[in-house]
Amino acid sequence: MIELNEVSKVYPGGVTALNSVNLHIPAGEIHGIVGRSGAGKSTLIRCLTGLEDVTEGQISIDGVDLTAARGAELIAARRSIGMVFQHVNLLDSRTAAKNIAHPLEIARVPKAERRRRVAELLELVGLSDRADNYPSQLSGGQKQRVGIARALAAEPGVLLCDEPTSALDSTTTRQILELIGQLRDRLGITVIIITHEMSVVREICDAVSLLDEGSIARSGPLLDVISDRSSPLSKELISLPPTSALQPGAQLIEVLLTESGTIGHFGDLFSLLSRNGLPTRVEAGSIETIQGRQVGRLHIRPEDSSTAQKTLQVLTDAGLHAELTTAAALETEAGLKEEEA
Ligand SMILES: Nc1ncnc2c1ncn2[C@@H]1O[C@H](COP(=O)(O)OP(=O)(O)OP(=O)(O)O)[C@@H](O)[C@H]1O
Repeated sequence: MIELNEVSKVYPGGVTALNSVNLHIPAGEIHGIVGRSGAGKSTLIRCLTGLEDVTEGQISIDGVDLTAARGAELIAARRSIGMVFQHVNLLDSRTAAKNIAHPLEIARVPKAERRRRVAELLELVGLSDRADNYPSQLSGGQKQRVGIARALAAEPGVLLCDEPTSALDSTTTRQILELIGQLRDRLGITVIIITHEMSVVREICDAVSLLDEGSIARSGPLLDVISDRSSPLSKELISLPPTSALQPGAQLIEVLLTESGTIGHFGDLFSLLSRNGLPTRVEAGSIETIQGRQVGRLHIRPEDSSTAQKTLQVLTDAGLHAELTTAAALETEAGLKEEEA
C-alpha cells in the first residue's frame, strides 16, 4: 500500500512542484497518474523513490515512512520500489541475463541464488530463450521486458513505471501492458504508471489520478472517473472526434454510457428511443471496453429538434448520463482544449 499524506515539494528558488498531494493506492492496484508537462509527475516519482526530499508531508510504502527513514531502513525502502523507464538503458556489453543479474550483483546475492533468480525472472517476462542475447539483438519490446525483469530483481512490492510504453508501437505497447497486468496478478505487486497516453490508462489501470499544477485534481477508480461526465479527465479518457459541420445552434445530446443505468449497451439505447418514437442520428461516438464493460460517449441529434427535451428525459429516466448541448458549445470546448494543449 502506498500512502501520500499532504505531500508538498518546493524547489529552491520557490517553484511549488507538488502542493498538498494526498493519494492512497491499495496493495495490488494498478494506478495511472496523468498530467500535462510541468504538472509535477517527475517530481512525484523522485519523491517516491527517495531521490528528492519532500518539503512537507509523508510518503509511506507498506507502512514504512519513506520521509523519515534513514540509513539501512531507507535503503530497504528504496529496494521495495522497482523502476521501469521509457528508455530502458541496458548495458550494451552485457547479455539480457547479465543485465537482469546486475542489481543482484550489486546487492551481493550469492552466484547460485543469482542464477536461479535470473532464470525465474526471464521466464516471468517471457524471455527464457533470449538469455544470451545482447541488447543490440533485442527488439524494443524485448528490451523493455529485460528492463521490467531487472526492476523486479530485488522482489519489490511496488513497480513504478515512468512512460513505460511511450517509445513502443501499439502492438508492443499492448503486449507490455498485458505483461504488467500478469505480473500484478502473479506477484501481487502494486503498480504506478505515469503516462500521457490515455489508451494506457483505459487498457490497464484500476484507478487514475490527474495531477494539475502540483495538485491532485481528480482521483478515483477508473469507471467512477469516467462516469463523472463533466470532468475534463472523463472527456479525455473517452474522447470524441469533432462533430461534423452542423449549424452552431443545432441541439445535440451527449450520452455517456457506463452500464450504471438500465441500459447496458448502445444498441439498447436506440431501441429505447425508437420505441418512444424519438428517432435520432449519431453525429460522433466512441466506444471502449474497459474492465470488461462497454463504456462510451456519443453525440446524438434528435431528427426533430422539438423532441430534444423529451429525448433527454427518456435517456435520463433510463439512468443514463445525458445532457443537452449545442454544436457551438462543443466547438468552443474543443477550441479551449487545443489552446490548453
Ligand atoms: N530541480 C528543479 N528545480 C527547480 N524547479 C524544478 C526542478 N525540477 C522541476 N522543477 C519545476 O517543477 C515543476 C514540475 O516539474 P516536473 O518535472 O515534476 O513536471 P512533469 O509533470 O514531470 O513534466 P514533464 O511531463 O514535462 O516531464 C515545473 O514547474 C518545473 O519547472
